[in-house]
Amino acid sequence: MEILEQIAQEAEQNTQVPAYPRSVEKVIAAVMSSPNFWKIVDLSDEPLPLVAEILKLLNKRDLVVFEGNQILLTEAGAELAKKLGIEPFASHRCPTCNGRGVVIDDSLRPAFEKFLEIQKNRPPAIHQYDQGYVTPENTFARVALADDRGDLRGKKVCVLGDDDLMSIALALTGLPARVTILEIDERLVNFIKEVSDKYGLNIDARVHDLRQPLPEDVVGAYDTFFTDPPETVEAIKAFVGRGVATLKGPRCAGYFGVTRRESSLDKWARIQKVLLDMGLVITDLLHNFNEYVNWDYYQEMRGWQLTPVKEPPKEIWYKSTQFRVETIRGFKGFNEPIVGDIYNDAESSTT
Ligand SMILES: NCCCCN(CCCN)CCCN
Repeated sequence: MEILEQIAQEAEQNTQVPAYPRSVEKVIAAVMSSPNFWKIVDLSDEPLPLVAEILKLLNKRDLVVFEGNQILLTEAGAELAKKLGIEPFASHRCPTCNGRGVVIDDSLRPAFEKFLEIQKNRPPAIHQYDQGYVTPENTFARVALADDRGDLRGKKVCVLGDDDLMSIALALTGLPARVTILEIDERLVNFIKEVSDKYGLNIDARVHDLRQPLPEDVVGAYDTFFTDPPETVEAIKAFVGRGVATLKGPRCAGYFGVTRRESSLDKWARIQKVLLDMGLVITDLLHNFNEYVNWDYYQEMRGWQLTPVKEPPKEIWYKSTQFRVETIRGFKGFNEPIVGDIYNDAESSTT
């Protein structure tokens, strides 16, 4: 059997993560592009547990070697790549918008500058809630995207989970008529309330565990929602399903991130089916739109145990695709209690 297929099968057996010859091919191309484990995960766009396992299997076959913290192809590895026509990655990403399709232009800049100041005192991301916030510029790019699609001006907006401080960014622009945030972490709710009082932002901030049904007055009352769920199908139901339950009716919008770092394409297929079954249409999918600041609990996360070399992440490696969805006739949200673990599955690695 062809070696890529062989390695893919063995990797899938050892990790329970769906693996394909292309998964192995992309890891080899990533090693040809960078010796850094986190960059290799970023470029591979495969779940971290699978990338770590493929690297170990390539090492066992003497195709890759671990020299200190570097991951390098061996002579045999380079020969195999040549034989199979595998080449390093090439990028043509737009340097102006960083592939997001929107920019923080003059109309948003004053609010953005204020946000940059305010977020300096934000509570640090904690492991308990799988937190990991995106860069301040990224938070504002999400605002720009939603305004570009006509989803903010004069609208009622609900944010479900807000370590990204979307509620503050949205309120600083003055564009939405109302901003409500539901967040389990009291540190964040208190911080957002303090900022809201200090800057007169009138943010409706509430402590709420999204595994519980929404507060009555939030159901069916909003035009647009934002959320950034943990990467299990259950969490998508809990966060996105609840977000849909906040919407007033058809043709309302929702925004959330789905990553490749903790989700295989097989899981993406399940997630997208859940979305369609809720009566949503996926109107936008912006690859690597979201870039997450490295969190300091990385040594506690499962992924750290799996890495073949122990070097702390420096550059941003964890990214996600920004989804925009819109409701059509017959849509239905999810507002039942959620029991069980919404943070972990075979592919998750930063929980
Ligand atoms: N555990 C660290 C990374 C978590 C990222 N997740 C939550 C992000 C909250 N801002 C999920 C990202 C994609 N859904």
